[in-house]
Amino acid sequence: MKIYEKAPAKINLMLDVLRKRDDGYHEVEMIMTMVDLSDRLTMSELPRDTIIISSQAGYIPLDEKNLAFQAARLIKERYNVSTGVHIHLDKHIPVAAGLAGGSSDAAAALRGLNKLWKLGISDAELRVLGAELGSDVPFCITGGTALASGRGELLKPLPNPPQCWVILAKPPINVSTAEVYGRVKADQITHHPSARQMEHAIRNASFTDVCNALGNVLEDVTLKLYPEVEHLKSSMIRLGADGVLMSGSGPTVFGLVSKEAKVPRIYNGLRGFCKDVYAVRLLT
Ligand SMILES: C[C@@](CO)(OP(=O)(O)O)[C@H](O)COP(=O)(O)OP(=O)(O)OC[C@H]1O[C@@H](n2ccc(N)nc2=O)[C@H](O)[C@@H]1O
Ligand SMILES: Nc1ncnc2c1ncn2[C@@H]1O[C@H](COP(=O)(O)OP(=O)(O)O)[C@@H](O)[C@H]1O
Repeated sequence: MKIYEKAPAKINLMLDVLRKRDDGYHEVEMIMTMVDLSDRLTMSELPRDTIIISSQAGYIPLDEKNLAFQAARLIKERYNVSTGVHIHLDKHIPVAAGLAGGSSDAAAALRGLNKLWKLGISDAELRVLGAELGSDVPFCITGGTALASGRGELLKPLPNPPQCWVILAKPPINVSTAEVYGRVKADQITHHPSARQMEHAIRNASFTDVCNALGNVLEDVTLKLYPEVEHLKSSMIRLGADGVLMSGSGPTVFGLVSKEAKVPRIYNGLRGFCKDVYAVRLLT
């Protein structure tokens, strides 16, 4: 038997850091939504008690460092599954980009293995398991649009934002989430983006208000470390995107665009100096 699961990328429409916690994580408030750029997982049962990961991408770990491997190991241990699985990852989401590619693969593996092994685990239980693998995994279990708090695992579902184009551009650098959080000085943040304002904009289905409410305090850290991210932001604004922000800890920058006619100019303008550019829709 084979199970197929899509693992979409996320963007953070707003991200605020409230304080550093005693466990080393940061208390955050983020509004996240999914975009139509996905990895595809194929899961095939193996008679032997083993986990095999393969991928067409040459640049991700295929051993126990892979988050899909960790998801399979966790579910096997917790639910005493003695058969094995081969997980093939057809990667399309750029890696270490701020788009939660690894987290979404882990979430898709948990969803898929629940079906493959007929375990009957509820979504709420899958989210609890997912939190053991990473802060963004619980959101990736259910997807949609949500306000995340705690370290990212406490989720309040929201309606989807008004449909639009999303231009994603990733400069050729890999950003470490741990390093970015490690450099945040939570008590020195002067401008906090407002989750309330973004929630309000989404509930009112106002594209303009969504663009006005975009904000990410991690930009202060990543833009200082990598000026090319600032350059990408200003290029997207100059090319006509309606709202522009860095996603997560970066370095991917996204631009929201309401009019389809504007998309080719922005896409082609960015492709002139950046190889990794995508024009996608919100996953609504
Ligand atoms: C910044 C965000 C925004 O959505 O995403 P990415 O940029 O990674 O996609 C997330 O908060 C990232 O979530 P995730 O990538 O799952 O992080 P984890 O594996 O749990 O943690 C990696 C490291 O980041 C730091 N970390 C993470 C989450 C958090 N709320 N506070 C932290 O300080 C910790 O140092 C941790 O060791
Ligand atoms: N299935 C996976 N896909 C991508 N990266 C993975 C995967 N499993 C583990 N990783 C590792 O996780 C790290 C973060 O990758 P990713 O989840 O793509 O980034 P981000 O947290 O910025 O969204 C990378 O260093 C990568 O080597």
